[in-house]
Amino acid sequence: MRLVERAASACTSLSIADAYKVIAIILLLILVQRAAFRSQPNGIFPVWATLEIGITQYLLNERGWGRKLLSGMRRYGGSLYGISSRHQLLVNLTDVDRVMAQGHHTIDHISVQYTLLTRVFGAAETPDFKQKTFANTKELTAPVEQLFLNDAAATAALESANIPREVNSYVSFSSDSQYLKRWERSANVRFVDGDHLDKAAGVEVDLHSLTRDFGTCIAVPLFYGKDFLERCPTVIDDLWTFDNDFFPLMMIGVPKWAPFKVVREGKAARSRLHHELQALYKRIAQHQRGDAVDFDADMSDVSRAALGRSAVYERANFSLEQRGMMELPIYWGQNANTQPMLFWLLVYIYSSPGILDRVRDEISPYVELSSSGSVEITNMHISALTRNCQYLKACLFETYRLANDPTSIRYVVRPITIRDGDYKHDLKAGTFISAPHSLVSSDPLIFEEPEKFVPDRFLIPDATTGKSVARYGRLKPWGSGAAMCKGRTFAEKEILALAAAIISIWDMKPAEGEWRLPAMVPGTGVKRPTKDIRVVISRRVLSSPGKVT
Ligand code: HEM
Repeated sequence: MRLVERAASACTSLSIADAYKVIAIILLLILVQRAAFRSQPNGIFPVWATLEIGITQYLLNERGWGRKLLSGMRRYGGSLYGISSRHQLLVNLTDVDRVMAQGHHTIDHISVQYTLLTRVFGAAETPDFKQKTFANTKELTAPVEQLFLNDAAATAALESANIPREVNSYVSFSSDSQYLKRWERSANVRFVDGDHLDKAAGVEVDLHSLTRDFGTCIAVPLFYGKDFLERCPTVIDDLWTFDNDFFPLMMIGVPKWAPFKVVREGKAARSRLHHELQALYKRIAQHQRGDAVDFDADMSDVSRAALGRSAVYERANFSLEQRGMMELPIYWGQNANTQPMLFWLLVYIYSSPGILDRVRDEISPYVELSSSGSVEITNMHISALTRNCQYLKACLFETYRLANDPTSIRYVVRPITIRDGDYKHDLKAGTFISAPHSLVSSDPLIFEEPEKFVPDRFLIPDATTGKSVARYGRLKPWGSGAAMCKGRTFAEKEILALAAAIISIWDMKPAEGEWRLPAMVPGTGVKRPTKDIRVVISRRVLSSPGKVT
């Protein structure tokens, strides 16, 4: 009751609707608080803390009574929000990187990974699995870092994907569904003849589905080899069925037996993914041992990252079933944020006045085009493109700011002290801390008119050359500290390279006549559109020989 009284003072001068909202939120927070006091500190991130992050972000973003309400109910002051000693949110804490940078003996991320593995990714909880996960996570992450964090390795991987050839059939213009490209199959493709589109033939598609699956088809073989996608016809659809609705429900603790279609289908998709990843790692292990490989599958292009992970699985005696379960977060992590981010970047570039031409101009030295007939890419310089195209990068940073919702969550293993201006907070072992970084992204004191797409805000003159360079500033799309995203170098290059390739040879118009951007579903990571956008895609045409319009 004390909480209700303290919060009541924040509720004066509210509309009736707001008053009901306040009461609902207070009740939810009380439940959270009760659950917090009941649960034991066991290193498992509590379900109610996920809800607390969501509620806190929502109320702080409202910037009105919500902020007062939370301030009235919280346990500490300064940058710390949270009503229990079990979980505290670090909101716009200046020192957040320093807090997150502490070694894993002080603040740990593996407990959080383990919670997600078992709660969301469906790993069966056994003492053996827990012990192996905690003992081997670092070794299993190292091969991922070697491919996805290393600039040269990430560039080489993307060069091997032959993006110029693949992007040529981003839409294939096939009217026969059996000849559609794999990424077109979920995009609800409709052929539009030239008369309907200023004489240029086009294809009407669901842009989010098309782009998401295009990116996945490019990225997955670079990690797991071409055979994996070819052999497993359901792994892309299953990834999105698992990700879209089922993932957030599992995050907030909906039981997996709940009698909802979305839960049933999500669970079935997750099981098929476990099965396919398990079978893949069986084939990889056979290949590494020099044994006959199931189906005589071609393992020659499986990445060193997957081979490295397989070697750790073998050494640490993970069962095949456990390998399938351990691999799902990596397969998901490689795609679940990257591909929707590519979609949002394209949407902003094509829909915002003046931006498309400026990007096309900037990327043109690095994406060579055929000079006659149907425009095609003849050569692409991925390394130079991703290094030199600062405006394209600034567009991506602005897309991160608007479409990403990253949160870093850690477990306090040893007592820590957080310095926070005039405050000094002592947090005991067993506390979870989380930093919802996107609160900074929408703060008008940091980013003027935060709802607008303004890439130039990230362009800063370099102190020595004077040239504009894209800088993150206060943005933290990859999280913070030692457990920051392990795929960030690859992800950024993949998005820039694919966006540049698509922009170079394809025109895009909204099917409805004008661009209407869908609302975004918030969550943990890149936001999803509430509905897809129908666009008509047509090939860029030459206005005069050698000149691309
Ligand atoms: C635009 C794309 C991506 C975004 C926005 C993104 C964002 C993030 C964020 C916010 C975290 C949590 C960091 C923290 O706790 O502080 C994370 C963790 C992680 N990401 Fe990404 N990510 C992306 C792409 C990728 C890719 C392509 C991979 C490759 C497999 C990847 C692998 C990982 C891994 C392994 C972790 C866990 C790191 C650890 O706990 O040590 N991510 N990512």
